[in-house]
Amino acid sequence: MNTPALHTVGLVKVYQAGGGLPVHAVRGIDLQVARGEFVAIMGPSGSGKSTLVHMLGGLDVRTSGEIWIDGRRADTLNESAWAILRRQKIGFVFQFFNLVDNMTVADNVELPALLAGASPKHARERREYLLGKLKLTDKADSAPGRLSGGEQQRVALARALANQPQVLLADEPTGNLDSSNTRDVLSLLGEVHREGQTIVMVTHEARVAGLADRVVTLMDGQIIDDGVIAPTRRRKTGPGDVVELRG
Ligand SMILES: Nc1ncnc2c1ncn2[C@@H]1O[C@H](COP(=O)(O)OP(=O)(O)OP(=O)(O)O)[C@@H](O)[C@H]1O
Repeated sequence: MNTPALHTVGLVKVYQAGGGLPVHAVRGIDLQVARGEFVAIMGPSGSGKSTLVHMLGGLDVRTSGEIWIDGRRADTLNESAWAILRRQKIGFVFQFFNLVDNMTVADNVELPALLAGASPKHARERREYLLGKLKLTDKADSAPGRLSGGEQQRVALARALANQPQVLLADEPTGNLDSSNTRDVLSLLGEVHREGQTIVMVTHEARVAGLADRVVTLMDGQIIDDGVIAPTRRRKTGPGDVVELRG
């Protein structure tokens, strides 16, 4: 039997903010993501998309339900065990990049691979490949704080992919990017996906979701639609390999 890259059973998140009414952000989500699958998470603002992916990465603690990563129960782990699991199996791209500013771009990208046990040679080659794909080679020796927001976002993507994680979790990875940067990011996501990378990506844009194998739509913290995109509904638009829904 093929173990899914990740799955959840009855996942629930209730925020209880300062004496106010509880917010039921995620209400019982059963989600299974196969190895190598690219799943886009869509839905209106406030539907629970970010809360869901934060829980999948252990950045937010679930209220109830189960999270399994690569066949291993994760929701019961303590913080340090989550940190190890993340280092070994999960890559993140979120809107707040959390790059380390007293390290160069190159070191920011190499570090996760080194921490995950890659040889220095492999970590360097992977970094060169990723920075090259994202047109950041000439920024390798810069401090992240000297880069534009879009450049920092691309460095964050390179860092998330550095250790070839079991699962890449991305929350609006193209949210702040102009069209040219978006094309580079989508092109790289398409490429690593073709090489077998599992991706779970929150996005508002149908054009971005069009890259995925499957679109899961949330509404009020629940899955209201879960559909595989037929290959005929995908279209190549050019050398960037950006794929769009036809409408
Ligand atoms: N830390 C928090 N404390 C209290 N409520 C929260 C917290 N984080 C999120 N929420 C609430 O949980 C619900 C789901 O929020 P979430 O950010 O997951 O939605 P989203 O679908 O990602 O929205 P968007 O597309 O606007 O980013 C919203 O009602 C939100 O206000």
